[in-house]
Amino acid sequence: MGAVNAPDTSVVIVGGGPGGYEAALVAAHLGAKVTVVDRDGVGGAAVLTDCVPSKTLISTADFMSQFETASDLGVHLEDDEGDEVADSVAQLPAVNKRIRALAAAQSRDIAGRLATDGVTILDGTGRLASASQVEVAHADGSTSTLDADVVLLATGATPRVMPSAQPDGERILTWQQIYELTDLPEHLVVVGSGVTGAELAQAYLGLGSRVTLVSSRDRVLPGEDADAATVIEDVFRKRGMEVLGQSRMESVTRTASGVLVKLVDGREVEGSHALLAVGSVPQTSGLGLEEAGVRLAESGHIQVDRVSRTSVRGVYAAGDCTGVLPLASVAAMQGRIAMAHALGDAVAPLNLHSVSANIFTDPEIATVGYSQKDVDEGTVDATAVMLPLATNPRAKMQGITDGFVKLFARRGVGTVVGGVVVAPRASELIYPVTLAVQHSLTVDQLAGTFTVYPSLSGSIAEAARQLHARD
Ligand SMILES: Cc1cc2nc3c(=O)[nH]c(=O)nc-3n(C[C@H](O)[C@H](O)[C@H](O)COP(=O)(O)OP(=O)(O)OC[C@H]3O[C@@H](n4cnc5c(N)ncnc54)[C@H](O)[C@@H]3O)c2cc1C
Ligand SMILES: NC(=O)c1ccc[n+]([C@@H]2O[C@H](COP(=O)([O-])OP(=O)(O)OC[C@H]3O[C@@H](n4cnc5c(N)ncnc54)[C@H](O)[C@@H]3O)[C@@H](O)[C@H]2O)c1
Repeated sequence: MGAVNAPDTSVVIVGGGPGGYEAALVAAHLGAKVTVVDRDGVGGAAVLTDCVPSKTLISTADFMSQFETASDLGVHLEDDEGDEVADSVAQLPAVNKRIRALAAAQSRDIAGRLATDGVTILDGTGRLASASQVEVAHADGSTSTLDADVVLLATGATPRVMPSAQPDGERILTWQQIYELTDLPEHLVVVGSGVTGAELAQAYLGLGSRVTLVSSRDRVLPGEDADAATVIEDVFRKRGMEVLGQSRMESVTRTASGVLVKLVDGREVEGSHALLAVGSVPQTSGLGLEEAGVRLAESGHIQVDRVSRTSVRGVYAAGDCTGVLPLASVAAMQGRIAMAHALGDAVAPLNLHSVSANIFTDPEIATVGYSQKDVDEGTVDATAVMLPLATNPRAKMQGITDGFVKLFARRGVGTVVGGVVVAPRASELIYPVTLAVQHSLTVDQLAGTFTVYPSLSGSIAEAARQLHARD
């Protein structure tokens, strides 16, 4: 890049997750003197306990689930004697060892990149002493104080824990504790059917556990596209998961051989292990924020504007501690925007309507832009087309039966304003839709672009074509 906007500016970043480390790289490129203070390891929860480990686990589960559909494609799995192989088996210690090693390597790679770019990494717990000073408590009990022209708070979030369901790291687990398990849970009760609960419930089902999903709402993935959630819930049930709808957990306790999950309506579910996935809380207490005048929401999240400014001049915040949209990609973007703004580079405010996101279930659910809910509530004046994948020729060849493509286009002008793809590798298929949303392409432009025959992306072009016909 080579631009030196801020040669004498010192930037202190508290938290080394995607919000923090991406910001550090931008600030260093703009010429600032940058220090990242992190307590648990560069990469943050995203790399060490949340995003990276869960997606790595899901890669193994996905691989195994391919064996289940092998017979549909004419493949018979036999041992040396010609007997049918009953099942593939996950060796959990090996799976978890790979996951921990991969996360540690990713953390090291990021630390290496930061060091190469001249960023100082300081192990310790940071706290805002004033708007221009960060106090760091080190593991050996010593403290140091860093002067800062600009402070970025990127301290992330941590699993929500209820007094009546205390994790013990053995049988009652948060999603951050599962990678130490040495035996596959015989019967895992997953509490909470948000994205974390849904992804991990299906991962363990794929690995071979019996799984019961305790969902407090009418359907799983309550915050997501309703059509997509219905497909996923059907798939969960078809593959043998027990989904308990409208079931709020009251408590989780240990029994002699496992766990007992009591529901608010009096029902009880016994299992060998329980996984708690009931949301997160921001890590903002004890940071000296109130004293420094940094305004917090009632939820404890740091209030920020679209260029990541807090209520205190010179103090910015990014990522899960702000509660804007808890995604690694959004945390990183908020961090980059903060530094560009603070250090006088060109900056475009955060635009949540072009964020693409993916739920790594099987099939995956990828979304971008305005949602069906936005369309139904009139937030955007758009029409929708939904095409089931079952009629797509490539899907037929690959044995894909569940999934769809849905596009939303602004009425009259036909610009693409959002989309949903439910398919294997939907995370890759959503990209053309994201490009269309980001650059305000029309359905005609999307429909007029060649797709490979046969391909799943053919359904995206076909949906765009049908939206033209409707206008
Ligand atoms: C199970 C799971 C799976 C997910 N999968 C995805 C996914 O596939 N894709 C996606 O985009 N998002 C995913 N997310 C969301 C993503 O992990 C978060 O949005 C992301 O971690 C937020 O980054 P962050 O920088 O705000 O915080 P974090 O990644 O939480 O990093 C914050 C860092 O700050 C440190 N810290 C906290 N307080 C202090 C302090 N006082 N001093 C020093 N250091 C401190 C922490 O130790 C941590 O290292 C997932 C979340 C979960 C729970
Ligand atoms: N693939 C990804 O990108 C990915 C993966 C995981 C998480 N995330 C991010 O993290 C965010 C949070 O997701 P999450 O699933 O961790 O939390 P969440 O808050 O979205 O879901 C928690 C769920 O637990 C339920 N719940 C709460 N108390 C309960 C109880 N007592 N009994 C039963 N159910 C209860 C809630 O109703 C809610 O549906 C997501 O919105 C997403 O932005 C992203």
